[in-house]
Amino acid sequence: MIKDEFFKQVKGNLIVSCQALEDEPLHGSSIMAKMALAAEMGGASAIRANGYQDIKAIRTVTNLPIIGLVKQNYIDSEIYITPTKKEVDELIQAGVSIIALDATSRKRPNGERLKDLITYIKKKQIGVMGDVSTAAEALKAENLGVDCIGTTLSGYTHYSPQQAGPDYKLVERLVESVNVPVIAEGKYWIPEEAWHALDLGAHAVVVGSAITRPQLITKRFTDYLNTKAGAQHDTEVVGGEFIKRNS
Ligand SMILES: CC(=O)N[C@H](C=O)[C@@H](O)[C@H](O)[C@H](O)COP(=O)(O)O
Repeated sequence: MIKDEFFKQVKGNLIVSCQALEDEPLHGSSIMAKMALAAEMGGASAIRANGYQDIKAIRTVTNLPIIGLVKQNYIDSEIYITPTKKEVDELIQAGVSIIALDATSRKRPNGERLKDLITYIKKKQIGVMGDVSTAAEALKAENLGVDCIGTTLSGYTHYSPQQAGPDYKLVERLVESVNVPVIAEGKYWIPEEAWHALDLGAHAVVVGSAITRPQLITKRFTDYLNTKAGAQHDTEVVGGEFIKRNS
């Protein structure tokens, strides 16, 4: 799908990120394909997916547009979302509508430059999503020619706000300051949060873990129940009511 059509299709909608790395229980391209199919059945407008194998498998079950990335670690850099031309070539081979890549200001591996990667992708008529952690990075990425900005990396660089939930402030600032679509992504767990980002002006919202990482979904339940149970153990029932011990 060409990028103009992509942005039309996802506007005001949900994009589901279907990713499971090797150390995750759902790792495997056939499982990610089923996740993508489930996302489509649930009304997702696009899929965000990691790696050649997963993308190829997802393509066999759905025609939804795909934002592709390749997670790869390099020893000389903290950047791991589509860090170099090698991963970009993998995504071009896989066939995606948009390539997502780290557009933070951190040092890139192999001495490669963000500008060159963006130019290279755009020459292939593929859209570029710049994943950032701050407004300054977004402005820089926009100047270098990305087609949209993702708030994906807020909370994942040491200099961005370390918070449990979505970075709405960043969404708000980007909507005011950049002229390309802003895609809200990262730490969205409930529909109301996704709506809030759209209400602030985000073009679309990407949700991953809350839909496709059952080990993390389970943990939210168990953490909550354990906290509640801990609180209850501090109480005793007197006259049919819970009261705090030693109070
Ligand atoms: C920081 C990083 O590596 N984010 C990755 C980017 O593709 C994925 O692991 C996330 O699942 C995705 O960004 C969606 O976010 P959340 O799972 O919080 O809804």
